[in-house]
Amino acid sequence: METLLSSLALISCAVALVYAWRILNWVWLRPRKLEKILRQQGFKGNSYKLFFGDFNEMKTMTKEAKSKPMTFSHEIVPRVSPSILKTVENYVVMRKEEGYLSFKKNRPSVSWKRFARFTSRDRGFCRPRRDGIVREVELSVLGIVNKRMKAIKAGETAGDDLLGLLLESNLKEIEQHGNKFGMSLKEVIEECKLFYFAGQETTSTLLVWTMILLSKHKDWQDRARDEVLQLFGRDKPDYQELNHLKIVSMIFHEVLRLYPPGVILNRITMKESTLGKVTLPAGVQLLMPAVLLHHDRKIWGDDAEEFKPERFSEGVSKATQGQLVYFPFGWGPRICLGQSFAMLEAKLAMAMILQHYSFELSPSYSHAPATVITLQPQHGAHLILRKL
Ligand code: HEM
Repeated sequence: METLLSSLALISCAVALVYAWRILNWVWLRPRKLEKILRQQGFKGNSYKLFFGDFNEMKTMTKEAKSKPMTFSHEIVPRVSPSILKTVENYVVMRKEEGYLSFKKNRPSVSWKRFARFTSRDRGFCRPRRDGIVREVELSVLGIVNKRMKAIKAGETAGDDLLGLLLESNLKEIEQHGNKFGMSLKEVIEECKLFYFAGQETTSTLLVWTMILLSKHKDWQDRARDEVLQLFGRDKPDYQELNHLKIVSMIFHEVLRLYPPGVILNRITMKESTLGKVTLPAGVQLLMPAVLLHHDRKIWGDDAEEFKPERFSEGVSKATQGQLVYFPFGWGPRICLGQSFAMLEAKLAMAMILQHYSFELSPSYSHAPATVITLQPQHGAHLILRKL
């Protein structure tokens, strides 16, 4: 009996030690190891702090930035990404001086091709999970998918919307090639979530900022309306013709530059990876702050903070001089799947609004761009629409 008890005690101690080691490794040893590897390569920044890192400081800065609206200007970075801006100002300059990140003609030394590969999840990167709301959303989508599957199995049509097409093609794939092929229920749910969030929020955000900016820049609103009326008159815009809306396209590009719906793209290295001269161990979170590059005077010139759609008059690559400095739709293999659709949808909506309404900012509008997943006007977009 005594031997049994001491064996049990020994096993319990061993298990407790293993867990203690794991926790120690998770909260302290591993982060410190990552920090050491990054510092050895010239990275600077705050030292690792237990549990929260810089989170509390970031939270305070964001809260402070969001506490009051700003005067109307497009210099939104200090309000939208105060902590990232501070980090870049404090540390990137230093690294540049040390020649670590060499800039040639304002062009980051990392090439397009490398950036594209780097933004690919296929090469071992994935987006950080936001667990909080996942469960609730999944259950809600599961309900919709199950209902539709039931209908399909009962012989009803799948429906001609995206979910119907997805389920129908998936069932065909499984019928033809067996269960190993096709998507699992979990994958179907993930696709639905992705399309909803990726497609809905982003395009509506683009439209909202476009209306705010065209309210402020009435000359561009008039030019856009002239173009729309010339092309379609008062008729319903023709889908094929939407691509001829040049002024509207330029306006959208400029709105997406100044107010990109996704201000920062995230990745986590799942395995050791190289980017330029930098070797990143697994477990490093990378932020690609589109909003900072989009507002950078070194890239766009002294008028970077001005609304000037004419900079896109000869297309995006001319405006960026071939540099990878403008990515409202991401870049590389994971570039937005709905990019063309989004532009078409936004053009259709904008054309119809311009045909029938003129709009201006209400005196109650306060300019307060802030991120709530996407970049939103924090206190709403108070607009006055007048029927034409
Ligand atoms: C103005 C509108 C839009 C903007 C600014 C936008 C922006 C983006 C960005 C920045 C990414 C890449 C995210 C990353 O790399 O982490 C992305 C991915 C994606 N977007 Fe969009 N998006 C828009 C509209 C849409 C629409 C309308 C759809 C669908 C109908 C859509 C579907 C997707 C999908 C499926 C992905 C993931 C692609 C992949 O991971 O392979 N997006 N979008």
